[in-house]
Amino acid sequence: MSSSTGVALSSVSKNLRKVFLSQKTRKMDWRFSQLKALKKLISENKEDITAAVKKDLGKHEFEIHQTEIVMVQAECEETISHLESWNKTEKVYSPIHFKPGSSYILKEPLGVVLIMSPWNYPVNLALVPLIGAIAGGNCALVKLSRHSYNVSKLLYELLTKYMDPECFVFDYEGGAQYITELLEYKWDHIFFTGSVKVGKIVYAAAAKYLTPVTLELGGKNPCIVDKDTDIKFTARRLIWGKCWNAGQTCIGLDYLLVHKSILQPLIEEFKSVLKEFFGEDIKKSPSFARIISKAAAERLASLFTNGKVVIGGEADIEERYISPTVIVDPDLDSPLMTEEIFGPVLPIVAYENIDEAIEFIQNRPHPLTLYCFSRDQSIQDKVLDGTQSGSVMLNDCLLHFTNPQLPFGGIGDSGIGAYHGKLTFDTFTHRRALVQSTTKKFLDLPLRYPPYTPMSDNIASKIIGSGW
Ligand SMILES: NC(=O)C1=CN([C@@H]2O[C@H](COP(=O)(O)OP(=O)(O)OC[C@H]3O[C@@H](n4cnc5c(N)ncnc54)[C@H](OP(=O)(O)O)[C@@H]3O)[C@@H](O)[C@H]2O)C=CC1
Ligand SMILES: CCCCCC(=O)O
Repeated sequence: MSSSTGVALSSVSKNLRKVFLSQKTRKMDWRFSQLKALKKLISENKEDITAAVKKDLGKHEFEIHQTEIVMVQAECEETISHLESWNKTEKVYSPIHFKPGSSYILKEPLGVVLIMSPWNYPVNLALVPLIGAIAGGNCALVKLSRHSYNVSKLLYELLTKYMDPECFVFDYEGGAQYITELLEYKWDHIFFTGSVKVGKIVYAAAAKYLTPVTLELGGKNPCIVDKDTDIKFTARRLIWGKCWNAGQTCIGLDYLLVHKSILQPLIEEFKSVLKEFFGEDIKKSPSFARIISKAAAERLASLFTNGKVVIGGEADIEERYISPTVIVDPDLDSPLMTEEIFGPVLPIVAYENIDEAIEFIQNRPHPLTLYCFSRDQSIQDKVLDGTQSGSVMLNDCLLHFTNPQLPFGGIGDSGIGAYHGKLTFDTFTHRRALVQSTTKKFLDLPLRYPPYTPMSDNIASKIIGSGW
């Protein structure tokens, strides 16, 4: 099986390793040249990138610019401005038995890495990990999702044109079979963004070579809506969060746990917010995206029967349109409540007291993100203390993704590792301990060598144990 480069994978892997061993990618000049090339790629092709995302996902330019252009440029600029300091060798304290030797932490490339990206934010989720791979001084093979075909084909053409062809290989056509073959090779890190199901396949394959992985996975993100909340304020944020990219967001809110006393008022408020955001006919609104494929649209439409539809429930499979749909009394054993929804369908489970809601969450896999809308500090504390998630947001949705100071990643089933900002550089860097020992003979203490005596053991214990 050959990649889009038309070269058999076995030689692709060998060529990349050969280039890495030439030490070309270790050089800071090379890293900066590639980061600047990536920055140029985006700034010179904004319109084409926007048009391609629009073709694949039908979303508004506003959404495209924020997540696929602005955020990637920001990550690139942040890396360029901080790379020298991030990559700087750190001198650390050396205990007395090292003196006058010294101890350091070197920042070193991992080698040849594999990046696999999904279709829902096809530019951001491919290029941000690539920024980290470059910053760390690595060669990389980047497998772009074939489902976001227009974006992936364009990115393949642009990356092939702008980036160093010796150090990178890009593919946009391969599917499951191609990835299966990719996973047969040894990589020095695998950065996978995708479903839990495929994440487990990647993890199992990585174990063969003990390859470190970053698994940016998905899952069912709960959102608690407590009775102590401003219903209008909360409804706007929930509908915004659920409808962004038509719900095709791994940190998107998957289902609501709503205090029963506010269930009806909240549903009524949802109706007026949907009209405010998208007008009378949502399907005609340029602000509401389309589903990535007809198959995905059919899967989402099949969820309508998993409970009582109180808002929406419309589908136009040919147009890949699924209306924002709210479902109450969902069947807890149905796909709606057991599989990641990844679309604009919002089931609501009503609860009477917060402990019920917390237990509901505790009985399910750890989510990538957890949301809680409440103005009651004691409720917030109970939720934070009683649950585990990759990240948690109180009284808002999604925006934690836009802060490069925050680790972005899962826990348990929702993923392994985290990135953004310096963490993206750290993900693709090995922190290598270096000790430079003295060769001065008079400091070569005899007590460290056999034959050992109780006295040498006693003195050594005092020195090592002192941490001086
Ligand atoms: N944590 C995060 O940052 C994010 C997580 N996600 C998650 O990604 C998923 C949606 O993205 P999607 O691309 O559909 O994810 P998938 O995991 O379904 O697919 C990812 C890649 O794996 C390939 N694949 C599918 N089956 C196999 C297999 N058996 N062996 C090897 N490779 C396989 C797919 O190929 P093919 O193209 O042939 O299907 C695709 O290229 C959601 O679960 C979402 O939560 C999405 C965005 C961000
Ligand atoms: C808001 C942008 C989020 C991108 C990653 C995800 O799919 O959750």
